[in-house]
Amino acid sequence: MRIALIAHDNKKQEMVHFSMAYEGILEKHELFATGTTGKKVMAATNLNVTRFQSGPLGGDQQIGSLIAQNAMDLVLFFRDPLTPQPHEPDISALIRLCDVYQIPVATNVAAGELFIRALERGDLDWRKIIKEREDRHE
Ligand SMILES: O=C(CO)COP(=O)(O)O
Repeated sequence: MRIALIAHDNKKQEMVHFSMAYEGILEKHELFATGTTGKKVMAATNLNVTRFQSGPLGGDQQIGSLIAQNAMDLVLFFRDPLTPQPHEPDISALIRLCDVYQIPVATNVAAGELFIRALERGDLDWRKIIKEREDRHE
């Protein structure tokens, strides 16, 4: 599965701890991240992460573009709801695209933990089935 990791500055520590705690699960998947989040996750773990631009410089939009191409299966986006972000439109657009394409998106660490355990259990395997079906009909 292709997983996007994104965290606002006040949530980066949570993302780092999350990625350390679930490294054993995350390492089995293909990981993507916005610039600074990816850098911090890679510094704290042995995970390999494909990094995009930092969020305010377009990283959210780059991940949104992958969602629109059906190239992202899960988004873990630990948002800071208490700090205004200069790129708020990009953030809304990314979450909107998750809803358009029915991509599971966790906006806080508690939901992230549920999703990662569900992923490990195979609860998101329906994404593979849909992808295979779409590939056959292309
Ligand atoms: O701003 C972000 C998401 O909206 C995150 O970007 P960084 O990971 O580059 O800090």
